[in-house]
Amino acid sequence: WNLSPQTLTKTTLSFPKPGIKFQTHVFSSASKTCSYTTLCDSSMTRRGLLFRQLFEKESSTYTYLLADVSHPRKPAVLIDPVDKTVERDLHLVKELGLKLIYAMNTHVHADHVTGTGLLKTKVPGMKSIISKASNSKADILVEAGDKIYFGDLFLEVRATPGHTLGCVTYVTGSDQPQPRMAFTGDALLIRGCGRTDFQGGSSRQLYESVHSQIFTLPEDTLVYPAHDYKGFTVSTVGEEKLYNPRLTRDEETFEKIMENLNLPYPKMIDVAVPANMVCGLQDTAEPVQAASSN
Ligand SMILES: N[C@@H](CCC(=O)N[C@@H](CSS)C(=O)NCC(=O)O)C(=O)O
Repeated sequence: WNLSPQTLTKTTLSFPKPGIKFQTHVFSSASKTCSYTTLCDSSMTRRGLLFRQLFEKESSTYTYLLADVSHPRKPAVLIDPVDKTVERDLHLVKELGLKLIYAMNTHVHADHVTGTGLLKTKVPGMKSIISKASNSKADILVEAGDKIYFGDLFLEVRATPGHTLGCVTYVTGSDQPQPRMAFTGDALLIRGCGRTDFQGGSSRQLYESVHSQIFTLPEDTLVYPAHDYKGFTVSTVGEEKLYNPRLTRDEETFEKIMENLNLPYPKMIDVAVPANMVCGLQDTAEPVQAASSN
């Protein structure tokens, strides 16, 4: 079999019922055709977990929508919403019949304004979430080990500082739909990682965070970052442990790589950071310490 890329075609099918999409990959050579079918990774429902990956193109930011659709109220959370795409996200939430209960940030973003504050003005009762270590305002301030429940599903909080002081990774539970999913913010990007040259960043700390908190997850854990600049959508822990050009190196080499990135500052940093310290634009009640720790 000579399976050249030119002979690869993809067909997206809705089967066996609407809302659950499979992608059929068809390979053909001169004399033979074969195919295999996979779940599309940007939109899936697995045993009650509805998942959507959404993109904001100006800042190349991913927002993630998760909901427990087995629960009668279909409670949902948005991870890293962007102010510019709040209307799109809310329209989707409404179309899918979900109840948005939390809008959460992985960290204080420097390149765009979070949609969290705007969402609060539009969704009565919805709570904002950020880490306590970010020193920012939100309704709920989370710490490592906290569990954020939506219906019967939850996201566990892992502290992954290094890109910023208060970065966290949200991970689906070990007893929840498999494989697990890690929403890594800017700590771990696909074949990259967040820069460490402002907002309390530290390459030493980032190296330790990724190795101890993300690379220790099962190899098939799906990695969903807050950004991608190259067109990637998802990776796995196993893949990043093998192929990440920065984090597969020893710590000293990693620090040198990070020192020499020479990236220009994000264009919106002076606007975005102060706004995001108060979750976009919001007037919150006194924050509570954690979501639900059980
Ligand atoms: N050009 C963009 C900012 C690009 C950038 O600096 N991205 C950050 C994450 S957002 S603070 C980053 O950590 N990048 C790492 C990398 O290796 O690219 C803009 O002006 O907004």
